[in-house]
Amino acid sequence: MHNDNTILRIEALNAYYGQAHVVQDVSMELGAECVALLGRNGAGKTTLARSLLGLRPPQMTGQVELEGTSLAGLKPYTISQLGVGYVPQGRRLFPSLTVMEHLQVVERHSTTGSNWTIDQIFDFFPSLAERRKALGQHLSGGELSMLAIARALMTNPRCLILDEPTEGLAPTIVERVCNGLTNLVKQGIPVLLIEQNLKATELAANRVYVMNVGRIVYEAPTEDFLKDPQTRDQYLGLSGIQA
Ligand SMILES: Nc1ncnc2c1ncn2[C@@H]1O[C@H](COP(=O)(O)OP(=O)(O)OP(=O)(O)O)[C@@H](O)[C@H]1O
Repeated sequence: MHNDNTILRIEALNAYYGQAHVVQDVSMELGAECVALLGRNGAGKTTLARSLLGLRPPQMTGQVELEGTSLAGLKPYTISQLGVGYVPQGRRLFPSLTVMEHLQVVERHSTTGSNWTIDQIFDFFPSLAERRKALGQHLSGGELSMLAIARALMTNPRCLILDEPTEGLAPTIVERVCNGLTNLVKQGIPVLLIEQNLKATELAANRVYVMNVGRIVYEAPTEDFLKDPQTRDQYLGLSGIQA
């Protein structure tokens, strides 16, 4: 499928840990939208994300392009500079830095310059503004998630890949994070959302891919996926995904 609005294109991607063929012939496209990548634990979602980002990639074949520029073989730093933003699973923030300090560190290290000022970040996430002096260790799960997204935005991404940003969050907070993602898409930053949370998928994603044992086995608009309990049961299972 060729789509002129494609920002991130993945073609025939394979990734291996030694003999284990963990990502198998995956092709995906991300346009001006939020796309969810769903799948059971161990399906290969994180490995796929890490492969896109050049993060200690296992052996890899295939093509990844950001707006027509090939990312294959480039170092994570270069891929990030070219505009692929990443929010890893677990959020990876510093317990002893304040919200403000987290943002200032990224601002100082930015070589590309950011379209986002810290004030704009605070406008975008008002709840972070209220907590600007709070230490990482005192933030709630939702605040940590928003701060992790905010840090990624400060690197000026052309698109954003998030690995389970709603993990462990209460439903009202999931809603708030998803509203943030929807607003990002409106501002022209497409989102690839790796998820286990069905509610987040319903709230944020325009389209859904399902990964099973390394392969993409299903692709559909979110509204069709939500009407398809058979796919949900077959590939995600009742225990494999949060309703
Ligand atoms: N460093 C590694 N070395 C060897 N095998 C690994 C390594 N990391 C992951 N794997 C294996 O690769 C497979 C895919 O793991 P991956 O973490 O990509 O799945 P996932 O879909 O992201 O699952 P989760 O939601 O639990 O993070 C699993 O079978 C896992 O055991």
